[in-house]
Amino acid sequence: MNKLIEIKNLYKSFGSLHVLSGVNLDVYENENVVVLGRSGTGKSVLIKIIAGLLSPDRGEVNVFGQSVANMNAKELNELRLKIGFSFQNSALYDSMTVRENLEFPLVRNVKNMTRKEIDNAVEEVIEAVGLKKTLDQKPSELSGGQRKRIGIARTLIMNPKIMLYDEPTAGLDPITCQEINDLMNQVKEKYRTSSIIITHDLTCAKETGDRVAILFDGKFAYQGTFDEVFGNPDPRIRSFYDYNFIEPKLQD
Ligand SMILES: Nc1ncnc2c1ncn2[C@@H]1O[C@H](COP(=O)(O)OP(=O)(O)OP(=O)(O)O)[C@@H](O)[C@H]1O
Repeated sequence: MNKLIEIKNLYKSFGSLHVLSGVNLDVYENENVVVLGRSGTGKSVLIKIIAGLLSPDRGEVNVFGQSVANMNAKELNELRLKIGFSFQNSALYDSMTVRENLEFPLVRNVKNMTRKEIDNAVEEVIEAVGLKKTLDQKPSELSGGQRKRIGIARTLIMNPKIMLYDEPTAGLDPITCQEINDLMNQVKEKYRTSSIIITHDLTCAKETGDRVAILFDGKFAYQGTFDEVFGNPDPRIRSFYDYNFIEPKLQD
């Protein structure tokens, strides 16, 4: 299988703060890799390095078979157009309608598209996220879950081959979380994307991750399927799991 992302022995510090200390990770074609780790362990730093938004101190990062460190500004721009970011806050423009938000990446990055082609592209992605009725609304009129879906639709309009989701289910109720998990799985099937999904939500990890990787002390201590990783007796894994799956206490 084709490797879309290959990370070898990656190091990143900020002053005396050692964040990533020997990270290795491969992401293959059409798979979802979930990255878990406590707050501040460097998950967001990792995806920023993959997109060339931050430079590593040491190590190799190859995306689509090309070293990010060796890319010039034009190549980095082209790389970023092939990567869809779904940020925690959805990053929609409040002054624009949903339709205008969706059109924005096309109008800005793709020359010579006709009105009809833009409308068709909007139609396709809004249908993919199931929110056709919201096209003329402003983001402020939508729920958190709807905004998240529109944010994902906006990245899909550029037909990305890689999706980077930063805490896609944070702050959403359990049913909406489930809808977002389903959407991420549908995106993988329909758009044949490879994704890194950063989350603290173990239900999300279990439902969306073909593989799960946990950051401890600046590197991935474990990688594998959800059951493989959480079947490990390492007490750090146990406490991670127990924190997320609190057993209901029965009344006496
Ligand atoms: N540009 C920067 N300059 C200095 N320090 C930074 C910078 N970016 C991140 N850091 C630090 O690196 C560490 C890792 O940050 P990061 O945002 O990757 O954590 P995270 O694992 O994504 O956390 P969370 O789960 O809370 O989102 C933090 O201590 C953060 O303060």
